[in-house]
Amino acid sequence: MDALLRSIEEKVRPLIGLGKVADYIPALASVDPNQFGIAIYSNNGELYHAGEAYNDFSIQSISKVFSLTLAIKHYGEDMWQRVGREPSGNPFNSLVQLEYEAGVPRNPFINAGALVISDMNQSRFASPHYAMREFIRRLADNPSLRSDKVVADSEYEFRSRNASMAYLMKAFGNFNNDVEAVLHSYFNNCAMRMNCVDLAKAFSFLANKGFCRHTGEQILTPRETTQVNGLLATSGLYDEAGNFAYHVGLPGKSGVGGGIVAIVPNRFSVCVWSPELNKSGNSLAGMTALEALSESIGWSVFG
Ligand SMILES: NC(=O)CC[C@H](N)C(=O)O
Repeated sequence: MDALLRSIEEKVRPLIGLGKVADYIPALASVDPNQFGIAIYSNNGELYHAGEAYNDFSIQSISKVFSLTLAIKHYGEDMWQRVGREPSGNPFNSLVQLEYEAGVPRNPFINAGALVISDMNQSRFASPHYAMREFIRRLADNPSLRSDKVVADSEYEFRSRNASMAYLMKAFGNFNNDVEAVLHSYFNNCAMRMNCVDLAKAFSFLANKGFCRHTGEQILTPRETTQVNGLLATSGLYDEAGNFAYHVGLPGKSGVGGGIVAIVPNRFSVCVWSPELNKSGNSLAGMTALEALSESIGWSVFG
């Protein structure tokens, strides 16, 4: 496995230079683009990695999976009154469907959907970001994880688009808390810094029928776990979910920090990271790395 990961690293490093680091969040634009990491964490607790797998990066939209998990644990089926389960076919920060569809976002992974989920978590926790941070630290087995204040502040300063979505949903009656407070929680969650190893471990419960082996906790039921994986397979990569299904064939979640996590159900979780993005806001080298991985071992949830 180590040799395979090294060969994938060699294959994708030459792609660095062909994408573009996210710059709509100014604090992210200063990241060194010349980095690639990959880590695999198996259901037996084996860890494999290559490249800069221990370099921390901004997890961004990958945090939406942690928020969704916390919301499912508390709200169960009721939450689906407020957010859909269909792919959007639009960029992650698009506003167009929201008005046509009466303020109910298509799915929990586009920004509008994640903001509704953050609103749910805001109603439930006195300190929503700290509850989330605690949850992520446990899942990753790393008590030192924290949010990058510079990134969170930069996101808040340039919040117009996310704020527009949240206020539009409030106008439709699908937002209960103070918009600015929810935006702070949401940006702090997105600004969590983690590395490939942390993320592969933190997502391992989704490969293991909801069970997290290092905490000994059942995070989600087996049924809820397959449901989350289903949503990740259909919407985790936004308007590139179809392309990801075609090339990689696994449930996955990307973030504009350049990380992508993918799940091989009943076997392992994998995280790749390289900061330069393609047009859909997904890591360019990361996509190719996951394709090479699934191809060389012949893994896909589609048979
Ligand atoms: N796709 C992403 O990673 C986007 C997350 C980012 N924090 C935003 O709200 O725009």
